[in-house]
Amino acid sequence: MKVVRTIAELREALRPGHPARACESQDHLGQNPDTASRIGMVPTMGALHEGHLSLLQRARAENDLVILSIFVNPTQFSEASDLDAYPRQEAQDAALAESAGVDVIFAPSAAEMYPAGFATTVSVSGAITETLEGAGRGSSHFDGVATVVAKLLLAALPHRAYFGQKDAQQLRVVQRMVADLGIPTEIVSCATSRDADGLARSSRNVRLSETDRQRALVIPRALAAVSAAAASGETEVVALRTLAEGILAEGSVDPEYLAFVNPESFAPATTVSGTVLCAIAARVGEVRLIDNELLNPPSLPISKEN
Ligand SMILES: Nc1ncnc2c1ncn2[C@@H]1O[C@H](COP(=O)(O)OP(=O)(O)OP(=O)(O)O)[C@@H](O)[C@H]1O
Ligand SMILES: CC(C)(CO)[C@@H](O)C(=O)[O-]
Ligand code: BAL
Repeated sequence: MKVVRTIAELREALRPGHPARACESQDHLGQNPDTASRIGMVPTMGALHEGHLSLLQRARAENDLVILSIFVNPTQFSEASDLDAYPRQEAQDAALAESAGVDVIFAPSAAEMYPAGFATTVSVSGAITETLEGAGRGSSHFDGVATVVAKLLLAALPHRAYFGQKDAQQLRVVQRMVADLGIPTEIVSCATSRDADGLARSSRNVRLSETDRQRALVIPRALAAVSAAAASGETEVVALRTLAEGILAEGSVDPEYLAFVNPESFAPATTVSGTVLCAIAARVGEVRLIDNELLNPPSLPISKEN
């Protein structure tokens, strides 16, 4: 496994014939290895956990070469305290990445990603960036995400990039941005990985006290109850909201938002007749957590592309 810190080094490592590509099958499918090899990328902010590993496993299974990017992107944080407190553990991440079969870690500095004079912002407009996380974390949050993901994808030009459904709105913003800019990368949506008790895995979970972690369990419980009620035929958003609010109150968790939205446009859903995304953000102690569930999911997986 190679660790590179600049875009130039990353491109060098991706060049056919480079030792980082020695792992690739030489003639699978009987094709020229240079054209047959597939590159999968998993963009992260590090502090790797089982959720990230599930993305890496999928990338490993579906590609010849796997790139993990680790960059705590300052431009997507609206609170300095959140950025400062974000866990950073590169040595541990490198060991986990190696055991997950990562070929290349791209871990740039902020100066590499945003050199002096940097003046370009990729901005996705509409409800998908203005609502929920866009409202809660400030309008620049998704500009920061879209800009850095565009830079990461353009640096590596992977065939596929893997994103978690836990950050459903981010996934949608990335899908929109890639489609609009014509970036030739398939965006792969990966199911939310959960601890045995249901809590969605998140780098921020390490900051929860044991008591707060127990309180946070009302979030997946509320989502599971809403999902079950919708599956049983409840279509009224008001009734589903009341159900979820009651369960959240049991953990004294006051949601920043509890939203029912169209999973494509993120426009508010007035009724749960088809597939609707129920999304929750809540502060538990000092930590802001998000989670979501697709209600009445389609029987076939949602298309990975637009
Ligand atoms: N529990 C999870 N299941 C599936 N994917 C996940 C999970 N947690 C994170 N991911 C995905 O991993 C990628 C990197 O996420 P990131 O590094 O921000 O970790 P994180 O755990 O989401 O951190 P935090 O929630 O504290 O921001 C994103 O695509 C994210 O959706
Ligand atoms: C996609 C991402 C790596 C962009 O900084 C980040 O938002 C994340 O880790 O989810
Ligand atoms: N996990 C999504 C990125 C963020 O929290 O900033």
